[in-house]
Amino acid sequence: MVKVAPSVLSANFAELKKDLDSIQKYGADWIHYDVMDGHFVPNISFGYSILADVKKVSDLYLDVHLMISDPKKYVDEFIKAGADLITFHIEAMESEEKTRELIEYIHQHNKHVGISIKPATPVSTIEKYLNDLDLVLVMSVEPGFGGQSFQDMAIAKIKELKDKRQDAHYLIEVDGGINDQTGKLCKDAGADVLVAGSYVFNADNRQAAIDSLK
Ligand SMILES: O=C(CO)[C@@H](O)[C@H](O)COP(=O)(O)O
Repeated sequence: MVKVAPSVLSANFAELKKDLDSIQKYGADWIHYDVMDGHFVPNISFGYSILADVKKVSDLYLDVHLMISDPKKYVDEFIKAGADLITFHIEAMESEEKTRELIEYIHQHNKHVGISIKPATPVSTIEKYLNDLDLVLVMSVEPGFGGQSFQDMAIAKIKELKDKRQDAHYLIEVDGGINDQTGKLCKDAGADVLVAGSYVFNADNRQAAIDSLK
């Protein structure tokens, strides 16, 4: 069954524990934690100290999405804060050597590692790393903000990643504009993890929203 990872970007930070408890109670599988630096993306969110607080109050798997220009610089802090999975953007990396070093570094610390691609970045850009990844994150909106509309081109990328998986073990995650309808398209195409921010946190009935994604 598909995993549902609500993005806490859409949570109410004044009531964060309450929001985290509610999504866990209603069957969310992971917490998707969007880190934005105001440089790689035109928005600022939250960093590793809040992640450490989240870790103290939730048992859910912590799926950290780094939308930052220099992921290597801060990766130790996110490892220490309790991330289970660290996903960085291929567009933030300056060379294949540095990308391979970062993948290896995260694995050496017994954390899962993912690479994310923006809407305009083709799957071919990350093909050489696929066998070493635990997850590929397909962005179905331009990273930076919640509440945007799903871009259909993500479907072809999900299918391509599914076709290429063969002996590799990576999960396919999709993020941006996910609701019951777009989520179904992604599941049918082969997505393993659906990230949903506004659809879950702004729902009058969060249980129904999570159920509808599954
Ligand atoms: O990474 C991002 C945005 O950059 C996402 O995780 C959004 O937070 C998803 O929000 P919705 O599109 O589901 O509202």
